[in-house]
Amino acid sequence: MSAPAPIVASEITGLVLAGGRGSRMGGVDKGLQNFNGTPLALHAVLRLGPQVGQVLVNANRNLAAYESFGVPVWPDGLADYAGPLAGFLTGLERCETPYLLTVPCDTPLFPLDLASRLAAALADQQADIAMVSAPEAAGPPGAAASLFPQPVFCLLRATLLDSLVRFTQGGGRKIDKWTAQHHTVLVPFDRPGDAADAFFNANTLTELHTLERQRS
Ligand SMILES: Nc1nc2c(ncn2[C@@H]2O[C@H](COP(=O)(O)OP(=O)(O)OP(=O)(O)O)[C@@H](O)[C@H]2O)c(=O)[nH]1
Ligand SMILES: [Mg+2]
Repeated sequence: MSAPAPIVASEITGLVLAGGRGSRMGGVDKGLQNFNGTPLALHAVLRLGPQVGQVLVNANRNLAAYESFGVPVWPDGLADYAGPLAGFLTGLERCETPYLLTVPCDTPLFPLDLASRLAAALADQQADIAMVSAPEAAGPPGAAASLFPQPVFCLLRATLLDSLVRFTQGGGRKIDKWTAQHHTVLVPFDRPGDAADAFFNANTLTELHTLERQRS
């Protein structure tokens, strides 16, 4: 059998998920909160840009503020903050390339080789979905950190749109329940040289300021 064709950056649309309620931040629009002086969602746009062919933002409030980043902005079609899977659906509906890469707006240190490593795994395994698996919090020094799936970091084949329409129309809201219906490969991000805090996310303003102090 011939080797699977590699996936190139221009075939991937990057989607920044910024459509949540931000309730643990007191209901603020999380993607517009500053991290070292730049809005979190803009960090994500700038980090994704070089890795993909084009970037979209998914947001449900303050759309003009997101539009000022210079990329297309799409709100959820599903009502009432149905969760990140509603953002996946919006992204797949708007995606004009064969692959969609989702990232949340609240994880400003995600790897610069995120797309290439997920794409290599997806192509190698001929999978439908490649999902990040990474340490969630710093453990004791020297200890091997456990890896956990990071379901909002997913590379998806755009042909999954029909499946996600059916799943969400049936009331499905959990990312892992949907991805379990498809050939999903978990991609570990714990190589030597991988930053241990690359997937730290900020759910509260305290977490955001702590992350900021670590990396200012
Ligand atoms: N499109 C869309 N994205 C969402 C929705 N809910 C959460 N997200 C996004 O999914 C990612 C992970 O969600 P959370 O960390 O729970 O963020 P959040 O829901 O804004 O915050 P909380 O209200 O505190 O849970 C973030 O990037 C959110 O913007 C939603 O209803 N629609
Ligand atoms: Mg939430």
